[in-house]
Amino acid sequence: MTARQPIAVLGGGSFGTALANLLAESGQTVWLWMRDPGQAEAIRTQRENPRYLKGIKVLPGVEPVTDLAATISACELIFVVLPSGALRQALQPVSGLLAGKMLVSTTKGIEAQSFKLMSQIIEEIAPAARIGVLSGPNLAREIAEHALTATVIASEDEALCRAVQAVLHGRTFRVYASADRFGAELGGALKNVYAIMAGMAASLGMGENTKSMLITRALAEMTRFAVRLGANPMTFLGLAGVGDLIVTCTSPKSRNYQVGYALGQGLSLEEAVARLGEVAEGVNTLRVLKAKAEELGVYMPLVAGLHAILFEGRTLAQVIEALMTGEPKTDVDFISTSGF
Ligand SMILES: NC(=O)C1=CN([C@@H]2O[C@H](COP(=O)(O)OP(=O)(O)OC[C@H]3O[C@@H](n4cnc5c(N)ncnc54)[C@H](O)[C@@H]3O)[C@@H](O)[C@H]2O)C=CC1
Ligand SMILES: O=C(CO)COP(=O)(O)O
Repeated sequence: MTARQPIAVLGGGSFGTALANLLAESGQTVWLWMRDPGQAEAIRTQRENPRYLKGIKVLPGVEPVTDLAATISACELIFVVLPSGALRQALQPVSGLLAGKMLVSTTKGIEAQSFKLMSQIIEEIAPAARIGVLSGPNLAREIAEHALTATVIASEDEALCRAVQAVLHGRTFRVYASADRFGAELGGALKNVYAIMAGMAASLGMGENTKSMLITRALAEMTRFAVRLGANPMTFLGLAGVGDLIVTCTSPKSRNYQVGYALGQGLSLEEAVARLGEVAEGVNTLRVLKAKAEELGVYMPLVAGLHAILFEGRTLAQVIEALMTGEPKTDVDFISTSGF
């Protein structure tokens, strides 16, 4: 990467805008690509993204742009910050320009038909690209407001990890490296589902014991599933695993948590998603995760329970009753209980 080359951020939502600002703060020129020329013009003139990150000044180093092919051609390091439902359709038309580029996905979702994670889709579209994943407890607004934050850049490509650390690591943002791209990315996608449950629990006034049980059993469940897919469970003890699970399950700033909170208040799923007006990846992830867990025979009672409430017409009371009266299981899957 040459010193004067701009860095691309694809996606003008809350996280794209927050990430673009962070890069600009470290002295980089950033091309923030978005599809909507009206939104780009508004950001260019108002220096704010009022729809997605109201009240945050967009720094002078951030240039809103709308020509995707030109952006990719000009940049070697590209952060992909699109919703999971849009990533394939956005990148496919420019696949011919991606060879040799460093593409870092921050998107926390799973493709429905293929069960592919976003970096796996990028790999399919651009087999000659260099690929990484940025994931961790990274609420966009907190990053934009300079809350002390840490994240993980995960890639088998060490030079890519170093390049991302060089441009993002700063006074309020620590960037840790990991070679486990699959584990880091899976953690980021799975935790959204449990954040919906945590939001429901909060709106129903459940106790702190309950919240702690939920988060801990969620970690057990997501790790069990990840191990079945061949992931390294140790990654789930890091920022991209339990770190992200904690922030999304405890913060009212999380959109997935907000969807759960609205459900707990009695709104329908459609009403909850409409009221949010931003992406809540956990809703789609829940659908594909439930199907995959069944296909693989992985025991995921929390996922099954939330699915039953959201898509099978079961009441919360019925699901809680079933969860609490189910046969007791072992605490940590990977510790032998043969002595009992
Ligand atoms: N907001 C956050 O705190 C964080 C978000 N993420 C992940 O980043 C991804 C993006 O999230 P946000 O920026 O928060 O979403 P957002 O809901 O704030 O914004 C989504 C953006 O994508 C654009 N978009 C939608 N469809 C598009 C398409 N077909 N082509 C081009 N642009 C399109 C929208 O116009 C909007 O600018 C998600 O997967 C999310 O899980 C990851 C870490 C933190
Ligand atoms: O991934 C996130 C924090 O790390 C953002 O979570 P939400 O998408 O639920 O807002």
